[in-house]
Amino acid sequence: MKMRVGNGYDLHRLGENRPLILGGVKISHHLGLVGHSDADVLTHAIMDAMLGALSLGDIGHYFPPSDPKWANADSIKLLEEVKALIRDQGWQIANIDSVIIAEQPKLKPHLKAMRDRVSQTLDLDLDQVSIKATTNEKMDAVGREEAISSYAVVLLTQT
Ligand SMILES: Nc1ccn([C@@H]2O[C@H](COP(=O)(O)O)[C@@H](O)[C@H]2O)c(=O)n1
Ligand SMILES: C[C@@]1(CO)OP(=O)(O)OP(=O)(O)OC[C@H]1O
Repeated sequence: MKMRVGNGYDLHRLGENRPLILGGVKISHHLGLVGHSDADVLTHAIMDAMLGALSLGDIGHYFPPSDPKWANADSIKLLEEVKALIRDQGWQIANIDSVIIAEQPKLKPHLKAMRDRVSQTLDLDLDQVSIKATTNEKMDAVGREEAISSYAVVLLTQT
C-alpha cells in the first residue's frame, strides 16, 4: 500500500459583521473570520493538507483570492472539489488530525458538529476525522482575539 502525508496551515483575522464558520459549522460569536471566501480556516488547512500530500500545490492555486468567483465561497463546496481531485488520482483519506487555535469562543461544544460536517463531506467515518481546539495562552494575534488559526495533517493511502 502506498501512503502520502500532507500538512496544512491557515490563519484569518477576526472582524465585525462577519459569520464565524469553522469546519462548515456556523458558530454564534460577536466576531467572524475575514476573507475573500467564508474564511473557514479549518477547512482551508484540511484542503491544503490534502493537496500537499500529493504535491498538488495549495488552495490559492485552484481558488485564487483574486477571482470574484470565490467571493464569500462556501469552503465546504471547495472541500468537495479537492476531494474529487484526490479521488481522481486514485487516493483515499486514511485519517485527518487537526487543531483550531482560538482564544474565544469556546469551541469544545461545536467540535462534534464540525467532525460530522467534514466527515460527511469527505465520505469518511467520524473516527477518521479528529478536530481539536486550544487557546494561544493570550499570546500574539490569536491570543489577543484578533485572529483564529488552524493546522491539519492528512494521511492518504492508495491500494
Ligand atoms: N477556543 C477554545 C480553546 C480551547 N478549548 C478547550 O479548552 C481546553 C484547554 O485549552 P488550553 O489552550 O487552555 O490548553 C482545550 O483542550 C479545549 O478542549 C475550547 O473549547 N475552545
Ligand atoms: C479559498 C480562498 C478563496 O479566495 O479563500 P480566502 O478567503 O481568500 O482565504 P485564504 O486562506 O487567504 O486563501 C485561500 C483562497 O484560495
